[in-house]
Amino acid sequence: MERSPNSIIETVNLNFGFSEKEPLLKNLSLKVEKGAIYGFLGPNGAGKTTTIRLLLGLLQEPAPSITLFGNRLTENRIPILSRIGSLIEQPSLYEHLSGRDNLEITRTIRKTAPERTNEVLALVKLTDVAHKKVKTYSMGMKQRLGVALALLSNPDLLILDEPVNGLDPAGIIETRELLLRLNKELGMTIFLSSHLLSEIEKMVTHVGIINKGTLIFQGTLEELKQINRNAHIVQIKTSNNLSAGLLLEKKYPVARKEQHLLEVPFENKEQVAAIAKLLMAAGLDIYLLAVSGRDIEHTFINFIAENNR
Ligand SMILES: Nc1ncnc2c1ncn2[C@@H]1O[C@H](COP(=O)(O)OP(=O)(O)OP(=O)(O)O)[C@@H](O)[C@H]1O
Repeated sequence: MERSPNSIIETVNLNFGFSEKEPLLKNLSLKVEKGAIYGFLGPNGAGKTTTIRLLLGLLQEPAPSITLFGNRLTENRIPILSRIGSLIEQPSLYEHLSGRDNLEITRTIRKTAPERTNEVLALVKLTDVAHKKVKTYSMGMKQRLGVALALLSNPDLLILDEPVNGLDPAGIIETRELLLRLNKELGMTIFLSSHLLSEIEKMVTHVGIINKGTLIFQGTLEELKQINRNAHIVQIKTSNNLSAGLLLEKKYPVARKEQHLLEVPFENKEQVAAIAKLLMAAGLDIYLLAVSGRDIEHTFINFIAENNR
């Protein structure tokens, strides 16, 4: 398969199982382009953490299927991993030490330049509270410190496992703003997992949905939203559904045309009003005009449900 020069993460038919009998990841082909904020979504147990552990070389891929920065992980482990910052679930922090001391410990172990501590503190906006003990930090501040630890090595790619899971709403917003800033200002590519689309919808550019180890959707957030738009339907009953159907299909993609019920997808409330006006102008009595819509979280849940069928 030809590899895109811009792809930062690429897996081609990645398979993995903890036992030979039970495959967990099945032909997983992920593609994350440079500059993307890629949301890796799926219900609990879908295989997100396992995928992330494979990407980070913490689990061994059975056959070489992972390419990072255009190079195979199996053959270029050290140079590749030195370009990645990661955070798996909650950061492990020394609560009785200050934010700065936490960073200093990791910085010393990783042998990065001394000025890096101040730089990452500024990046995550913790400079003013760097001297305070971590146990006094809010959830959002702890998570930002966790991201700061991942940033010490000045990575090109951030891989974060459930970075907003368990955070309060303020913590979610703080983390979101930080990740958006790192992406926009430093051009960092970000791959993050979540089991809730609503928590990451406002920050991701791309989405991959995994269910039972299989990728069931991959595309831009806009593409996912388009599927969602098509999920809005207005149900119609009139005094003459036959003529109503003929009239509507001149302007709309009528999804269902039956004697007793018509269904028309719509994108906004103005279209619903226009449909009602059109029918009334044709002298038809409207007995039912019912709108059924799904929010984007439901589209995601629906994907999973359809895949489970
Ligand atoms: N070391 C292991 N040995 C055996 N099975 C494991 C191991 N780690 C995870 N699993 C199993 O693999 C499946 C997928 O787990 P994984 O953690 O990748 O899912 P996930 O999508 O990240 O979900 P969650 O959000 O619940 O962590 C689960 O059924 C889990 O119990």
